[in-house]
Amino acid sequence: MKCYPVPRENLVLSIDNLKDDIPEEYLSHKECYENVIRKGSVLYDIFSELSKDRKHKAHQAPSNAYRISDGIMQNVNPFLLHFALFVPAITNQATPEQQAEFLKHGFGIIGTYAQTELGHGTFLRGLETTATLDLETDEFVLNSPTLTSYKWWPGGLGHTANHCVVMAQLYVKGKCHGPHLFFVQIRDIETHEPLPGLKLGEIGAKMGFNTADNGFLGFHNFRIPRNNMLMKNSQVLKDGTYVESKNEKLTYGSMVFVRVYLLSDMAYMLARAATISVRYSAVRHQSHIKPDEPEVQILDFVIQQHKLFISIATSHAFKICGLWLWQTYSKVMEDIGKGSMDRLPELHALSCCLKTTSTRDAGWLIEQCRLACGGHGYLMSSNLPSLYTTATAAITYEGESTVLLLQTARYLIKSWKRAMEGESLPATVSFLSEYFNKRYNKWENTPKGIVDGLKLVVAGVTKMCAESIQKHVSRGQQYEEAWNSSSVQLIKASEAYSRALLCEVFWFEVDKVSSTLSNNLAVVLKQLAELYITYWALEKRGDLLVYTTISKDDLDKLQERYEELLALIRPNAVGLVDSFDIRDEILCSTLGAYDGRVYERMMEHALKSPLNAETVNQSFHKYMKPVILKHKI
Ligand SMILES: CCCCCCCCCCCCCCCCCCCCC/C=C/C(=O)SCCNC(=O)CCNC(=O)[C@H](O)C(C)(C)COP(=O)(O)OP(=O)(O)OC[C@H]1O[C@@H](n2cnc3c(N)ncnc32)[C@H](O)[C@@H]1OP(=O)(O)O
Ligand SMILES: Cc1cc2nc3c(=O)[nH]c(=O)nc-3n(C[C@H](O)[C@H](O)[C@H](O)COP(=O)(O)OP(=O)(O)OC[C@H]3O[C@@H](n4cnc5c(N)ncnc54)[C@H](O)[C@@H]3O)c2cc1C
Repeated sequence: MKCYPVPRENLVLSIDNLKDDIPEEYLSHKECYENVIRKGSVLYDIFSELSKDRKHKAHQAPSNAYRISDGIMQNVNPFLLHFALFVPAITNQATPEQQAEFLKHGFGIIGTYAQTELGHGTFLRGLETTATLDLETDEFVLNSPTLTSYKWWPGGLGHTANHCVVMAQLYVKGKCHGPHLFFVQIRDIETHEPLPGLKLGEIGAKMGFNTADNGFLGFHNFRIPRNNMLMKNSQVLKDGTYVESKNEKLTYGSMVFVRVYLLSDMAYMLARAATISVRYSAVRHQSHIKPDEPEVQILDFVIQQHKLFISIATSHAFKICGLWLWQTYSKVMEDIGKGSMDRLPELHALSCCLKTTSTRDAGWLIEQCRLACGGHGYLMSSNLPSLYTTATAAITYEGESTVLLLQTARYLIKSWKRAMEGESLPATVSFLSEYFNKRYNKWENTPKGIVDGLKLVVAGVTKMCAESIQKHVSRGQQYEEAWNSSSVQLIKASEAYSRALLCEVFWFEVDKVSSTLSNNLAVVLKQLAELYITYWALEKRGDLLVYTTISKDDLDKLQERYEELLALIRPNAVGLVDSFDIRDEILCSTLGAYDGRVYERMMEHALKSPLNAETVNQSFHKYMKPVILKHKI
């Protein structure tokens, strides 16, 4: 993966015309877009200049550089798809010669990834856009045969991108070879007008992501050179010979990249929400704990700690697991480069369930942070509403959560069958063999004991799914029908697997490095990891009671330990969110600024409302006054 140099925050944040005079929430839909293009173009220019000076580092671990742009934009960057999917798709799926050709203009072109259609997003084999080889002209002819085949949703497609990578059904000599990727120019570089044979536009206002410029694209006999099919994995030769890929699913590789990346991305989204809500909870005084004492910081309410500290811990869990998953991704990509695809199914399964859990958790935890700030959390100026709508979009994009969990369940069932046949399993699912062979321990009230217990839940639910499928088949259902009949439990197995993975990786990665950290830091990180694991043991106590030897007494002790951890973390809570080191200009929050001047910032922001430009709005005289006077008694 090409990574773009991290522009020093000071450099970016010092640029005057990147600041907004009027808060974005007071701009129109069109003004919002024009404003982010203005700012994004400055950022794009910086990235272009920076990238000329430094070598791209391939396979660099995820960083949140591009989230600087979120702070500047205070919303989604319409150029993001260029970096998130367009360039990675070309570098992952095109030959070296094609990469040199398609990317020769560097930042001179702006791309997106056009896969989803009006009629299909999940079922890629059902996509309707066609790319038909014309042998005589050595071209592909792209068509959108139906309204439902129009590309619909790609970010930046409406008015920003001038190129895209298009997923279309490949037709050669009358035969369909399934979805393949094609490099397509869609707008004139000079005039930015849509090229002839294309219908382009944006899809309209959304609950968030409103500056992402999600668009639609229809093809009418649109011609591209044969060489514009990305041909690293499969090829179409000049004579029309189709050379198939060693693994047809390699075409889906770009989605795996973003799914892997999203874990780190959600860590950052949560870090911002936790910073805002914890700092605000330290500033806000409300009500009493002891009747004869002054009003307390709301952060002193244990239930407020219960609402917020899990977000601090989860941000670290996702950051640490995100790096672990990135290392797995990099290793699998390296193996594929050497011709071995053995671990691709495991990577696909891991990325599906971890992407789903991280995006879902980020959504409800950010909402929990908002709610914990009372009415002021509902202000756009708190930035919590925008963080919520941006994070929750990720539950759907890059693979809808239900669908991806079923993909992981497919892998768990296959692994269970292999365990039953005595085959050795990858480390990430080897516990299934131990469970099958009844090699597991009694419950222990320790972090490792909890992790082992959560794994027993996965094994128990997976076994139950396998038996459910078998039961439906024995009653005459086809396997696919039996799969569908068991899907509620299959989802449960994947969710349990994802949670066990997060707890295991978080705890053991922290435990592994703790000896290299200062004692204080090691203690605090371990407290966060133990809080995370204990929180989820208590949340999943029902499953633990069914599938492990945990007792009511063990659970009572866990609850007690959990509350101890809240009290231990309380003195460090503000320091912990300060250590996320997110600058005010990127946090964009009246509630979460470092100086704690919440009320002054709220009033300053309120006065920027256009409505406050005058004491009496014209609508009084135009509309209200006539009615008041008419009905005046
Ligand atoms: C100006 C400055 C700007 C700043 C600069 C920034 C620089 C920084 C750069 C880094 C940026 C990183 C960005 C991260 C943030 C992200 C922001 C993104 C914004 C939004 C973008 C959204 C994009 C999209 O949504 S793209 C569309 C996504 N769509 C999907 O995911 C579709 C989901 N559907 C599927 O994946 C499949 O159809 C599936 C899996 C549901 C079903 O597949 P199927 O063909 O029906 O097959 P099935 O029978 O189920 O499975 C067969 C077989 O194949 C295996 N399989 C399936 N998929 C994969 C896969 N992807 N990889 C590997 N294997 C796969 C499956 O396991 C089965 O195997 P077997 O069991 O062995 O048969
Ligand atoms: C903010 C945002 C940005 C996006 N950006 C892009 C982009 O840049 N490029 C791009 O190509 N796409 C993009 N997308 C589209 C996104 O990838 C799709 O929305 C997503 O893949 C889901 O497809 P769909 O919306 O067609 O839902 P469908 O596939 O129609 O699914 C709808 C619902 O049906 C159910 N369902 C579907 N299939 C199954 C199944 N097999 N088993 C059980 N239940 C099922 C699920 O409940 C699912 O939620 C974006 C979407 C959003 C919201």
